[in-house]
Amino acid sequence: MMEKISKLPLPKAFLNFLEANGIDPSIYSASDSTPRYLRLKPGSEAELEEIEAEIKCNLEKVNWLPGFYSLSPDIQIANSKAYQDGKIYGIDAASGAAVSSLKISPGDHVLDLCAAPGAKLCMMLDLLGDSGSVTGVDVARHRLAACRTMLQKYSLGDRCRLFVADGTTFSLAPVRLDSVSKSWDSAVEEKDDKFREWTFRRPWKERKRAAKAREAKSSQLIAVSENPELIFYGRHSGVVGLCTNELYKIVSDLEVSSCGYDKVLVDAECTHDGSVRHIQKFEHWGWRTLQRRVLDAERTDSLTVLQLKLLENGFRLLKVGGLLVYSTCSLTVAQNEDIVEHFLKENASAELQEIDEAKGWPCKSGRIPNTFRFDALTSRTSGLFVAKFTKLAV
Ligand SMILES: C[S@@+](CC[C@H](N)C(=O)[O-])C[C@H]1O[C@@H](n2cnc3c(N)ncnc32)[C@H](O)[C@@H]1O
Repeated sequence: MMEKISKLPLPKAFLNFLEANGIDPSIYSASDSTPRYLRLKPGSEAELEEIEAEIKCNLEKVNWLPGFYSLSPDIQIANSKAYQDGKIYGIDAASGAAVSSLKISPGDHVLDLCAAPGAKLCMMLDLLGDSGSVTGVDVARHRLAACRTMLQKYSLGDRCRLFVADGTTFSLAPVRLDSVSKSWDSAVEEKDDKFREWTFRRPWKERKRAAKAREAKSSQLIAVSENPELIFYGRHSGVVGLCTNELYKIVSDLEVSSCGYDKVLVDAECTHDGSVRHIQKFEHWGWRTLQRRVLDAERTDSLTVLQLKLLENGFRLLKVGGLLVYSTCSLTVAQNEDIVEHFLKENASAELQEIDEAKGWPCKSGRIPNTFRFDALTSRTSGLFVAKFTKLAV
């Protein structure tokens, strides 16, 4: 076994972890041959040859995933004009598969409950087109701020709003313009707390409100969940023109069944053990850090609790008939199939869905039928587990 993974000498403790979780260690030998992937922004197809000439590399079409191309892992795209102009962006093909299984179409209201740094969010906005909205939530402010920068760079933020919030308790429904109260126009005109078009130079009142919220959070007076912090909204995200109490209106579980999100992605925090590139970083960070971040049983236990809570809350915010995708970049059963089983047992209105697109995916089936596992050896992608659910009316 050790010979197979000679390119990345893994410590014994990690090998034991892989064995205990039934993960084939040879996937960690595939790092050199795993390509990088990028997604071409829709509408830029005619410029493909020009982009190839600029980055001095052939882009190979990924036949099983529209809009995706693979390239050699040592090619840098960040300095290219195509990248700087937002025509291409890096996103692993397995991540693309997870997003594509949500079948996002124009008009959908989409929730991304663990959104940062935002590659999947960008793809969602690409697919959404000219109607609907995407709400991105993440508990890490600095990561979500990076996500905001990315949206602006790719000019994808028009229909997006970003909240720093705890995804296990986030409770805001999408803004469906048809459901905003009829008295809205006249009432709103008189109020001075309505959201105007986004600008980084926030009006003084808003900055004061945000600073107060941050202060309260850091002093633990208010739980993050009680006061999601809006750090960005696009012109057509539904926020402009709303008053604070309209934006932060909490809807009941009953209301959510009709006015909740059409699509939800729960790309949950995990041990990242399926990402060979991530594991490689521990060569520099030190294997002790790996012990603390990945192998520590207590950390895994608390992560599985978090994952289940994120999945449950994402599902609570899904409307009846909507679709939810749960994914992690861990390959352990505990963070994937066990979570799915536990969740299905506790939620009578949840049904695991077949993923039609998966027929063409180069991946393995998970332990439960209709769940899927990508890994570097089988799929030539980063590791990812994907399961899709719908909400039944009960
Ligand atoms: C796997 S990453 C998400 C990657 C992202 N979907 C993308 O495509 O770029 C998991 C994210 O979950 C966030 N996270 C952790 N705990 C959270 C919580 N309680 N609520 C919301 N986000 C959380 C982390 O900050 C991290 O950004």
